[in-house]
Amino acid sequence: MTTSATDFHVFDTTLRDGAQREGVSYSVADKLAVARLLDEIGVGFIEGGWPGALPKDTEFFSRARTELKLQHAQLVAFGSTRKAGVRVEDDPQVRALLDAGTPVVCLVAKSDVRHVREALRTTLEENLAMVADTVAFFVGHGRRVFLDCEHFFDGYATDSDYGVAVLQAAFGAGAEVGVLCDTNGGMLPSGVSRVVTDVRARVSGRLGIHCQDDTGCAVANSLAAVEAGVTHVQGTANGYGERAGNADTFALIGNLVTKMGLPVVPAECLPELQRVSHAIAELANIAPDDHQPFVGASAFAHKAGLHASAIKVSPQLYNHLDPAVVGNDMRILVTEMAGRASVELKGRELGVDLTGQSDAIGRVVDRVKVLEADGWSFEAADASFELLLRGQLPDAPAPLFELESYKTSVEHWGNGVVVSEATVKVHVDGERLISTAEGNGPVNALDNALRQALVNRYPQLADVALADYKVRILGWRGGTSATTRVLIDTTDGVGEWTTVGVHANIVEASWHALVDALTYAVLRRPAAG
Ligand SMILES: CC(=O)SCCNC(=O)CCNC(=O)[C@H](O)C(C)(C)COP(=O)(O)OP(=O)(O)OC[C@H]1O[C@@H](n2cnc3c(N)ncnc32)[C@H](O)[C@@H]1OP(=O)(O)O
Ligand SMILES: CC(=O)C(=O)O
Repeated sequence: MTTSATDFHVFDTTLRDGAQREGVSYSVADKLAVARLLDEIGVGFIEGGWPGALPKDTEFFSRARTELKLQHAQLVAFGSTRKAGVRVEDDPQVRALLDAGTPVVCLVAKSDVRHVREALRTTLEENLAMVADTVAFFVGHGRRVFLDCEHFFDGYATDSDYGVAVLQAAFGAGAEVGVLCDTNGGMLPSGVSRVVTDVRARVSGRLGIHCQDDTGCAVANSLAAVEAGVTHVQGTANGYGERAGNADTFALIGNLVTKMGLPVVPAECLPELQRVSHAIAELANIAPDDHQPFVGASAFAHKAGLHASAIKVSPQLYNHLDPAVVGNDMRILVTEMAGRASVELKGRELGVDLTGQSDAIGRVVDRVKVLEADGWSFEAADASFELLLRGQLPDAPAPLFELESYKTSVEHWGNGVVVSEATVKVHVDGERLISTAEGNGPVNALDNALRQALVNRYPQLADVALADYKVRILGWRGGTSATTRVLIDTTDGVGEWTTVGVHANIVEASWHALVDALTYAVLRRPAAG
């Protein structure tokens, strides 16, 4: 099959079906931003919503006329076929859809006899007339028309002739695509393949696929449909959608281009997939799924030592794809599952020269295994790992200071005010430094006191601030005895890094993470300025 981006449709419905996901509510400005992002990955069509049904969507299409300059995609407005027993030109929903002024409309129609009879409560003939009238109306107004055949697969099992009749009515009236929808998302790839093949033999006209993800097979079902001959595929960013969601547009594009050899988006758009996926997650206010295929932060992260040892020879041995193709990166995780190769590759990733350091590498592997058994975790704390690694090398960085003592307190005043104070006593180059500071909590007070003590000697610490603080209680061993793991994110305004500390005492765990955070800050910028 020779196909180009122009004769295969990638149709994204993040802004319509994706917005049907529980918990998602875009503002109009968000919708415009999502549309711009989707355009950057080169999809052919962006379904923006249902004008006339949702005031926000009506406003979106109105503002889109002046505010949206799409490079690749055509904007699509969604709506249903006319109401039963109503003239198409008198149906206010149809009028609102026309008024949206988009070049393409996507109509949803019933294609399952049970839905026609029980949900629409009309006759099979009237539903066919609703399809034909509504398609013809929009074609007559110069629109390209796609028809979503709701519940097509379930309906096909009951009465396949009726599904075919709906498609024929649509194509006969000028529809460009008949989209077979697995609305309840209950299909498996073999069933999709069988139905698409059957329909292709009975109907001439471009077929599309729209899969919900209720069996976890939406992407696989969509790809099976493509293999069986559909040339229009619908998906949503990150698989957002009604109930369990839809086929993930990023996985669809990744698979269609890199596995099936179909150049469905312009080549220069492919490396934008990861950035766009994460940017849309931000706009949807949903944490990105680290384990999402192709675009997740962990999609090319390798933890097992055996994997790393093969990757050292060739990254292809344990990657299904060069991550850069979709804008992602390979990462090596050093944990209790690491071997020597993991440490070597991580060193390379961090820019630490480990040539001839076989013994040091062995010591690092052993140390990580022992520490992780005690509750430490380095996979999310690259900065602490780098300090541990460099600490084993001949040119190990000297500690910033020698600790004499620290103490911290929390005071709850009668008026309800809570104040923390910390005092640190440290020695730097033979000088004894004592510093006291307040903070909004004991860790903040310790951070303030320690930086105050060190800043004259290490002026670069003036730019450093704690950005995030996470605590996890590990393995309660009864009573109040538990291990506490603290992760601290720190920034100097240029970069951000994460450090870890573990102890039964939360303040001591925080102190370890804090000292690593400041030590790493100085390592990053050895000289001030
Ligand atoms: C499979 C899908 O996900 S399709 C997309 C579904 N998306 C949405 O429903 C989100 C937006 N929906 C809405 O805002 C509202 O449901 C509206 C504005 C569309 C309709 O609201 P209401 O007029 O209050 O009707 P209600 O939602 O209760 O019922 C839907 C009506 O559309 C009819 N209908 C359903 N599908 C179709 C169709 N394909 N063609 C024509 N009429 C249809 C139903 O029979 C029902 O008609 P009735 O009011 O005469 O009983
Ligand atoms: C149209 C649509 O969203 C569906 O049938 O699932």
